[in-house]
Amino acid sequence: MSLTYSTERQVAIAAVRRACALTSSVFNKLVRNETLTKDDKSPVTVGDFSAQAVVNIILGRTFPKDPIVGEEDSADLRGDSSASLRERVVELANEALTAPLQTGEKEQWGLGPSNARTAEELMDAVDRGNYPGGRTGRMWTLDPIDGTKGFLRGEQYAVCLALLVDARVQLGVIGCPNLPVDPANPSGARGCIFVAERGHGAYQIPVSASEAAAGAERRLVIPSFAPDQLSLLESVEKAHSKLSFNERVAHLLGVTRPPTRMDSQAKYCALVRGEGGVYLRMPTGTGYKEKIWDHAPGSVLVEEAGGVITDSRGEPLDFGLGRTLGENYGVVAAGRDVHSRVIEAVKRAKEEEAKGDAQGQ
Ligand SMILES: Nc1ncnc2c1ncn2[C@@H]1O[C@H](COP(=O)(O)O)[C@@H](OP(=O)(O)O)[C@H]1O
Ligand SMILES: [Mg+2]
Ligand SMILES: [Mg+2]
Ligand SMILES: [Mg+2]
Repeated sequence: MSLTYSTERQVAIAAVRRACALTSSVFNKLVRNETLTKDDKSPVTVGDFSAQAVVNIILGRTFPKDPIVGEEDSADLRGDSSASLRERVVELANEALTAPLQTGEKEQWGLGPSNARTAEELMDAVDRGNYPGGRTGRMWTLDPIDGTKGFLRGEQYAVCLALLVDARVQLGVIGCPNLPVDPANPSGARGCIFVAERGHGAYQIPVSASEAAAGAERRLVIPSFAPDQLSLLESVEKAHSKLSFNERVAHLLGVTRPPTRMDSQAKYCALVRGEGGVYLRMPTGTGYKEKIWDHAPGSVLVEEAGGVITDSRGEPLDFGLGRTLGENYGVVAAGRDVHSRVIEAVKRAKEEEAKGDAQGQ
């Protein structure tokens, strides 16, 4: 297989893998004052900051000219009052960067025991994620911990990285440390990485580098679903998606199974390996704009697994408008056959809702 983005793919997988090891280890040690509340009231932890520093450092070494659109910035880590938080981030990031080279990693990637960075270098690395995005050129987008609320609950979360070229996602890598390797065995081993390169398919690979080198990758294709086999994949957080609307759509689609609620882009990963059949995210009506890092890696994964992803009106997701998806309204992802039925059901559900509202007045 001749890959167009072979180096990008290897480096992105290594970066996500090291960030997954970091976040898994930090979870067990997290203490109360290591979580902050951002201006938008959402949580951020030392895990988010240090994972962003690690991924940005790794990308910066091999692709120094590539800008990065990352979720976090270092403002809350700088200054005297944040000294203990900052020290913790430095400790965690350096632990991840200086771990011995793993199978497949290269000396020139700047990893391994002699590669510790200073606090200043790490803060600057976090801030390399401040690129505003846009329509042209190469750029990466990073969500160091997607589903921070799931992470804090000990449930699903994901380390998500994508490469965009002229606003088109070319490569997506999603690490899910808490996702069961085999969906048929939910209490079995956990931790997997999902990789999709445009034109080259979607794969699940082991989270461990040595197991991955042993060749345990699995090609993923979304299967066909009969209506009675479908279940909606949706957010756990009510503030992120209008779940009452999802219920209406499920009813119109003839879905009888209860929804599967899961945090983060792990939902896209579940979808591409044949779980649920529909990803549905409807805006709650607060004017929130979806962020590109919350959907870019998932979108290429879905498309490479033979699926379709659009907003809830059937419009393509536009990754070229900056850090957000702009006017895109919600997200629908599914296999080709199911997707068009979902868009139709969303339309009917909107009409029903409007009628209900009018009658209620
Ligand atoms: N009002 C809102 N509507 C939709 N998404 C929101 C939202 N507020 C926050 N989010 C996003 O929802 C993401 C989690 O997705 P999900 O609901 O599928 O688990 C969060 O990612 P982070 O956890 O990285 O901040 C955050 O970016
Ligand atoms: Mg966040
Ligand atoms: Mg996110
Ligand atoms: Mg995040």
